Amino acid sequence: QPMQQEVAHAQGFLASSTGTSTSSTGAVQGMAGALAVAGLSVAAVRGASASSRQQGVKPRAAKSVVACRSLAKLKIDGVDLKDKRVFIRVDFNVPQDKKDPNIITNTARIDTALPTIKYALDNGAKSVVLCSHLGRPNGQKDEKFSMKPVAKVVEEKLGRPVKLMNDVVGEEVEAACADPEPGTVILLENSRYYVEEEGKGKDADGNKVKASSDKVKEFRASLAKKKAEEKGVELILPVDFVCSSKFGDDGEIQEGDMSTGVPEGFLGLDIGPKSIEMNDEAIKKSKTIVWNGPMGVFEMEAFEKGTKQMMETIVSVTKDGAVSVIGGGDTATACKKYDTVDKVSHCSTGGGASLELLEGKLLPGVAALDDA
Ligand SMILES: Nc1ncnc2c1ncn2[C@@H]1O[C@H](COP(=O)(O)OP(=O)(O)O)[C@@H](O)[C@H]1O
Ligand SMILES: O=C(OP(=O)(O)O)[C@H](O)COP(=O)(O)O
Repeated sequence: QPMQQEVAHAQGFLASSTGTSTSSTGAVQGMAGALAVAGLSVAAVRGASASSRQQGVKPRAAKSVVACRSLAKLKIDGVDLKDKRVFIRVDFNVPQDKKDPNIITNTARIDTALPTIKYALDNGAKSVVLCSHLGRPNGQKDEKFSMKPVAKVVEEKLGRPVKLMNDVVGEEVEAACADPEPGTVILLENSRYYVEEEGKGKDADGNKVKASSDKVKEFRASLAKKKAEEKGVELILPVDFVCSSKFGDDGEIQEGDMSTGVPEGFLGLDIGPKSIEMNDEAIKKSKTIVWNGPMGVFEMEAFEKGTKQMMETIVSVTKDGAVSVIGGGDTATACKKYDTVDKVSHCSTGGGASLELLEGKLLPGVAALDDA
């Protein structure tokens, strides 16, 4: 349901600004002629091409419209909840402090799910069972990725007890969920304790397949400039880096560029000044910006420049009329850190999946919902 709300947001965004600006088709089609800026992390800024700009693009009947229309889904207020046990697949994949996973650094994803949970309880649901993934425990039960800190926050914010299960499936969970006291709220453990959750490559033993270095090389080659140019995409990759001997604030710091690479024994933890300049230039000539993924480890002061500067530039172009959508658990947390949630057009709870939504891909979690 939170996803539905988010989808509604996305729909709102895609269909918004009519009258004065972007049409739903324009925004989607604009992505085809996009400008991509990548950081050291899995990051991309996309500024849409002229077709999606804020200058009154006429609505067009295009295949991207179909993708938008299919987002008209049945909402919780269209369902009779009386005495039902309601299962809600929430997005509690919240960012956690790098040193202490018990600290949730941004509760926005929990906050946006609360109205749905409350609605169910206020409208006669017998019980509510919540389920989410958290981080990437690679299909293993790992205490570091437990939903425990999430349960605590949900409990506080909901103002009623939340019963945390110690598993996702199994007899004990089934028994607890079968016929609980009226008004019970149950939170299942991390669904990614099971490799089946991710639905990605698995080996013969059911373990998640990790990328091999050959595959990474193949992927880099697939990003070749020529290919991007053929699709009308300008691809900007970092050309210099801030490197550290340690994944922490107190390591030795060295700079690296394309001639040196990341020095042996060091980690590339932020983009360097030249890359920042290139990003700035790209952002300034874009009128629609979709940003998902910080430029570096912005949580640590020594590696925040790339992200901080990008945020400042995006806020500045937004002030001048550009449309900016920032998403991803950590990128939204950067918005919180720099107090810019209200200074961009939309700070979304959606992450990687919302980029796929904009691409027009079919999202299994959305496709499974009943149409309105
Ligand atoms: N070069 C890097 N090395 C290690 N961690 C990084 C690096 N760059 C960014 N990160 C971390 O990755 C997280 C961003 O993850 P990502 O999935 O790209 O963003 P989002 O959650 O917004 O989708 C941040 O917590 C950031 O500190
Ligand atoms: O969009 C998501 O999170 P994100 O905020 O990290 O981009 C999804 O929860 C995907 O998580 P994953 O990137 O661990 O598969």
